[in-house]
Amino acid sequence: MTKRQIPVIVLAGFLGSGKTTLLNHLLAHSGGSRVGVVVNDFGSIEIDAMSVAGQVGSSMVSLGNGCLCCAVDTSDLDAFLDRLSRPAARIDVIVIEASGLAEPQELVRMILASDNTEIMYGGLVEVVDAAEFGRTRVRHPELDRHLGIADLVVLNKTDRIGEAERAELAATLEELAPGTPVVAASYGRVDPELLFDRRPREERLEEIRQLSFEDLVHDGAGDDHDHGHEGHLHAAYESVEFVSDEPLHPRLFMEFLDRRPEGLYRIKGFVYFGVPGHRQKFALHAVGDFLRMHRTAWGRSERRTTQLVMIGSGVDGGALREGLEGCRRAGEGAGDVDERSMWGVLRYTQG
Ligand SMILES: Nc1nc2c(ncn2[C@@H]2O[C@H](COP(=O)(O)OP(=O)(O)OP(=O)(O)O)[C@@H](O)[C@H]2O)c(=O)[nH]1
Repeated sequence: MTKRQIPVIVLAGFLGSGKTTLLNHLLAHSGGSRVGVVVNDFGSIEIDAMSVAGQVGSSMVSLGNGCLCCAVDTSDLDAFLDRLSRPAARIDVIVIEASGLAEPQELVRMILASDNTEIMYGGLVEVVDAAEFGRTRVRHPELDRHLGIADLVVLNKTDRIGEAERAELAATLEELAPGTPVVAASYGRVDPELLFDRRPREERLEEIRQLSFEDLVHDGAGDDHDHGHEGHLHAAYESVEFVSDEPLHPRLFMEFLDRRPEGLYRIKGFVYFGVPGHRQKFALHAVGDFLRMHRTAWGRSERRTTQLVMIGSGVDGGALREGLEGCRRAGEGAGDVDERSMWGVLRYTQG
């Protein structure tokens, strides 16, 4: 009897397209399948890992701080895959959530190069933000290339677009990824079987090998790490982190968000305002112009803190951090904080 290898699926897509949302949906609806998860955050605060951790416990591992696609040394990934694929873990499928700035072909290459015989490459799933894709594609033509090597495209956030736009996007995707199945979704609600049972197509693998070869030629042999990744999406981006044990002033914080610079595409994390009646944890997501918060409960022993990761291109990290420092409740000009100061926050809060 041949031994069944565990498929390793790469879940990729630009910043904020909905990868973590989709992953959480898969975990909640995986039926009898046990899913192992590897999460790769771009920033050093592992917000994505925190967002999925509750669902998987020990079958999740997190590789933070920097795109995995640039790892010169893949031993961390190898070690994680070894851990998740050992028979005692009884895992049926492994999903690697790439950072929103990763080069998916590099991740695929890492899996293909792995000498772990328990696993096999299970395909590339690209999540597309239906509301942002048009604009993002203009700034990042590399995304076309990512779609070209996908085995499944999830056109997510279809709740944010109309029928005409949807038809237009479907036509664009067919052009960029001819013959690749495209499933429309909102909040990542796709049938898990679509992902779990997918097999990468041989011609896609050939394209990935080919792309890697072209990358090497383009990058001048690719021997210098910094130089060798110039063409990567994340080369133009930086991430800025902010942590505060002191509650933030809701009005000042909303003013900070209103003034956020154009290049600051993504903000994610948790905010603690500590205002009577609103002492919960406010999960925050900004993607382009879109801003949403939702309240969740703090864990029993969880420290009340604000933790934010901001990812942008051409942004002044020092100024962003300074702006947030000024939102601390004890900060200058913070004044009184009462329920009314929460109004601005509540306009963007669900739940
Ligand atoms: N309206 C709408 N919002 C969505 C949908 N899917 C996800 N979101 C929201 O989009 C934001 C980003 O979602 P995430 O799942 O964190 O995106 P991500 O791709 O993991 O983000 P990065 O890891 O930063 O690249 C969150 O506020 C989600 O609730 C959707 O289908 N419709």
